[in-house]
Amino acid sequence: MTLEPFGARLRRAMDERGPLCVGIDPHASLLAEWGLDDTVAGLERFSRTVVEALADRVAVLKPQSAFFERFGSRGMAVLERSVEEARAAGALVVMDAKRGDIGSTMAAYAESFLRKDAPLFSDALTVSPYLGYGSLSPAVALARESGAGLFVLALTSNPEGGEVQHAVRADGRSVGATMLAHLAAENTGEEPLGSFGAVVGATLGDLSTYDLDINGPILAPGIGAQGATPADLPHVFGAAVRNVVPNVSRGVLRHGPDVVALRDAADRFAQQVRAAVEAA
Ligand SMILES: O=c1ccn([C@@H]2O[C@H](COP(=O)(O)O)[C@@H](O)[C@H]2O)c(=O)[nH]1
Repeated sequence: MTLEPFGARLRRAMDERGPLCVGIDPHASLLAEWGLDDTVAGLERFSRTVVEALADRVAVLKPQSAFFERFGSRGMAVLERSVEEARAAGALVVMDAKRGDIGSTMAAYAESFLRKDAPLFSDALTVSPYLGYGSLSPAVALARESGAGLFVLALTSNPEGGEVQHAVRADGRSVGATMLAHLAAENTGEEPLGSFGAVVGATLGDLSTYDLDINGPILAPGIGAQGATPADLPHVFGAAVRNVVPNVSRGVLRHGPDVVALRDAADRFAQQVRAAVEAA
C-alpha cells in the first residue's frame, strides 16, 4: 500500500492531536530513576511504557536510536518493536538516528529506515547534511518513493553547533541558511506541507535573520531539559511557528514510569504549546 506523503500525514496529525513530539530516550539515568535495570529488559519496559502512555495521543514519537544501539542487536530488536507498536497505535515515528555519509553509503542508510518493508521503517528520519546536502539525495529519493520524510539538521539546539552552522560561505550565506534553502526547494509546490523538514533548536533565540519559510515541518528540540520553554516558540520561529513540531524528551520522561503521570506531563506541554501558538 502506498503511503500518503509524510508532510500531509504530519499536518493532519498536528491538526488532530497538536504538534507535540515526545522523545523515547532511555538514558541510563532515566532507567535508574524508573527503577529499571540498565539492561535490554529495562530498555524494553521503558520503551513499551512510553508507547503505551503516549502513542495514542501525541502526533509524533521520536525514538533516539543511540540509546537502543548501545545494547547491540537485542537493543535494535526492542527499537523495531517500539516503532511498530507506536505506529500501530497511531503516532507518527521520527527515527532520530542522524545518519549522513557519502551518497553510496547514504543509500544503504536510507534503505534501513525509509524502505517500506524495512524492519525499522519509520515515517521520517533525522539526517546530517554535513557531508554536503547533495550526499542526502538517495534518502530524498527513497523518502519520496515511500511516502516518508526527512528532518535535516540545519541549526541544532546545542551551543557547539554554531561553529559549523553559522559559518558564512563564499556567497555570503551561512551554512545553516543554505540547508534551509535546499529544503525550501525540495518542498516547492507541496500541499498542505512538504515532507522535507529542518531541525532547528528551540534554544536558539530570535531567528528572524533566517528564512524559516521552507514549506515543510521544523522539528524543534531543546524544550525542557535544555532550557527552552513552549512560550519561547513564537519568539524563536516567528510566522513559521505553525509548522513547528516541538520536541520534549527528558522533560516528559522524568515523570515516568507511571503512565498517568507521563500522560499528564505530555498534556501539560501540549497545552502550553497550543497556548503559545494561538497567541502568536
Ligand atoms: O539539535 C538537536 C537535534 C536533536 N536533538 C535530540 O532531541 C532530543 C532532546 O532531548 P531532551 O531530553 O528533550 O533534551 C535528544 O534525543 C537529542 O539527541 C537535540 O536535542 N538537538
